Amino acid sequence: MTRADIKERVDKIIEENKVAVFSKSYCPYCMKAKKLLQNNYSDVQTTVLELDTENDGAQIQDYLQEKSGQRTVPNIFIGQKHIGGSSDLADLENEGKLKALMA
Ligand SMILES: N[C@@H](CCC(=O)N[C@@H](CS)C(=O)NCC(=O)O)C(=O)O
Repeated sequence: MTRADIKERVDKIIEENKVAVFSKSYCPYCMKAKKLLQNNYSDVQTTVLELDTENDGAQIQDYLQEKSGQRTVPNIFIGQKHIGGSSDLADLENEGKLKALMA
């Protein structure tokens, strides 16, 4: 896949879903974030892409770094806005701010 293809694919995932989580299946921070979303916001349209099971996972991670300035996973977008990682998501929830972002 070319960089343009990668960009189109990633941007489309972010655009078409309320919540987009770029994850790795073995990553404990990713598991924590996915669990929070599943437990508290299972009704919100969410897509998870496991980069370690994707042929183009490394290129997707490169593009995410370019787009968001963040290389680590999970890399989370809500309502097309870059939220950050697992601790950022948990902070928003603990501060009572996540619900409004999910609406
Ligand atoms: N503070 C971050 C930590 C995330 C983190 O360290 N993720 C690891 C995987 S568990 C990572 O992205 N490592 C680099 C990589 O997989 O390329 C968060 O809360 O999301």
